[in-house]
Amino acid sequence: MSTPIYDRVALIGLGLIASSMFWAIKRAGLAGEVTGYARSEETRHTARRIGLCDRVCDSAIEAVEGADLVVLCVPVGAMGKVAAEIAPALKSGATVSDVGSVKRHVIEAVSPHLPENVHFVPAHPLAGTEHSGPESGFAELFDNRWCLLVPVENSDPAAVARLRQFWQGIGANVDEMEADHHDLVLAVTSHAPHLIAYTMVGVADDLRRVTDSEVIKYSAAGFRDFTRIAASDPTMWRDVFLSNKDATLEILGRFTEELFALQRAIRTGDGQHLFDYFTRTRAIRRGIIDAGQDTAAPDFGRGATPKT
Ligand SMILES: NC(=O)c1ccc[n+]([C@@H]2O[C@H](COP(=O)([O-])OP(=O)(O)OC[C@H]3O[C@@H](n4cnc5c(N)ncnc54)[C@H](O)[C@@H]3O)[C@@H](O)[C@H]2O)c1
Ligand SMILES: O=C(O)C(=O)C[C@]1(C(=O)O)C=C[C@@H](O)C=C1
Repeated sequence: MSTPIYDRVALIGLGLIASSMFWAIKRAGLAGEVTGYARSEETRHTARRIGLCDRVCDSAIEAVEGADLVVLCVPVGAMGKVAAEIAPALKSGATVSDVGSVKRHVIEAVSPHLPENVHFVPAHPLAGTEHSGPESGFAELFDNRWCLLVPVENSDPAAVARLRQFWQGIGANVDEMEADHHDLVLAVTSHAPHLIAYTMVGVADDLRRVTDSEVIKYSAAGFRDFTRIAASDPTMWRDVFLSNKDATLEILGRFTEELFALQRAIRTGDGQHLFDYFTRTRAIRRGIIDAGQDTAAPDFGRGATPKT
């Protein structure tokens, strides 16, 4: 058990990320008290039933009163509205943070509402699952995963250092990144891949009408991985794409060009192009495993060749 880093932490929005944070905070004793607020009565009821948060409040204002750290854990498109709602009740000197998957949009939506006597330190834990809601969280979600802090202009270094310590206590490795750079990197590593998975599963669903359930019956591992990603929360991902428009469209443009080149190689029988391309991409997968970043999939063993 660590000594508490904040006396009181408020979690606004009680879904996968907030509930995982709560269990990790409790595991490490990082806060004296954790309050929570969810918009729907049903979610608040569930939270109370499963012991999620020390105190579940019926308003966001009540939850943030007296909190030293307030973390906005709602979909990216709702961050501005929630910030406006809690602003009048924030304690002087408190840190306000968030866990949104997009950073520039959140900074622009939240900053104008915050009073000058609070510190805003946006953050993004790079860990999740396809599940959502208050019952989907678990303490280990962030273990050995990255959490990116995205300090804004004038972010207080002491507030940033304290939040870093907090996320490390939760189990994450912490780095700092500039907002636009974050949004471009995540467009490559997370946002575009999700859109591609949604599309692939959509295509298979169209096909299923033709082949009558064979796509499900004989779905191979590759397609199953796509279906896991494509089962992710529709509200969350709608907001991600609408708020990281430019970076996502830039990456999808490049993706389309590469796809056309591969399509052409298949049509013209250019096996060398395909072989070289797949050799390059295999090296990237090995790099991720060697860096210890693949915690979800089975490790084939360093240096071992996966079955071909
Ligand atoms: N799921 C992931 O893989 C993942 C990973 C990292 C970061 N994030 C980010 O974390 C945030 C939360 O995602 P999650 O997966 O926990 O979602 P979730 O759907 O599990 O939970 C979201 C919560 O926010 C509440 N909410 C929705 N709209 C609201 C509104 N207008 N006002 C108040 N509350 C509202 C919901 O009722 C729910 O309690 C998002 O910004 C998302 O981009 C998600
Ligand atoms: O593993 C998953 O289910 C995820 O999609 C998690 C994932 C990701 O793309 O890696 C999704 C969105 C986030 O903002 C961070 C993490």
